[in-house]
Amino acid sequence: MTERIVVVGAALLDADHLLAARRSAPPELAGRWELPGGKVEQGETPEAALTRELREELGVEVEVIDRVPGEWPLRPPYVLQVWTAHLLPDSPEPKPLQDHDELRWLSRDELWSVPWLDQDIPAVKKVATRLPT
Ligand SMILES: Nc1nc2c([nH]c(=O)n2[C@H]2C[C@H](O)[C@@H](COP(=O)(O)OP(=O)(O)OP(=O)(O)O)O2)c(=O)[nH]1
Repeated sequence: MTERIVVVGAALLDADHLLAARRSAPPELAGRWELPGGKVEQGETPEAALTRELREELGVEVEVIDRVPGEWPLRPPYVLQVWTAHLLPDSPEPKPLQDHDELRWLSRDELWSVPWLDQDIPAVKKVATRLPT
């Protein structure tokens, strides 16, 4: 049986921006931008994994809203699934605590101003349709 591990990425949205995160490691991914998140652990729901990863990586508290339809292949055995999320009203602002060295809130017009990881581009295109023009 082929092992398949889901990586959950957050499309963290405010009214008209998406949060992009620049990876600081590993060296082959450093400097490229991604949707913050991480691997779903055994026995964990994707929503719980995303909440945990965003707390660890960004120091935020979020409400996970819904899944962006689709699934994008990463380096085997990983696949990327994306969920939209909002900051809870009493959440701190996101900070690059772990895995990232810069964060940016991007409007739809600014979405392609950062070098996304190649494998994230189809997912970001899908998320773009949820941002106002
Ligand atoms: N979080 C995240 N990881 C991505 C994206 N695109 C992409 O190729 N990846 C890759 C990078 C990593 O090889 C893998 C997820 O690793 P991660 O380092 O974020 O996950 P994690 O926090 O659970 O990692 P770890 O503690 O087990 O090292 O998926 C993306 O948009 N978000």
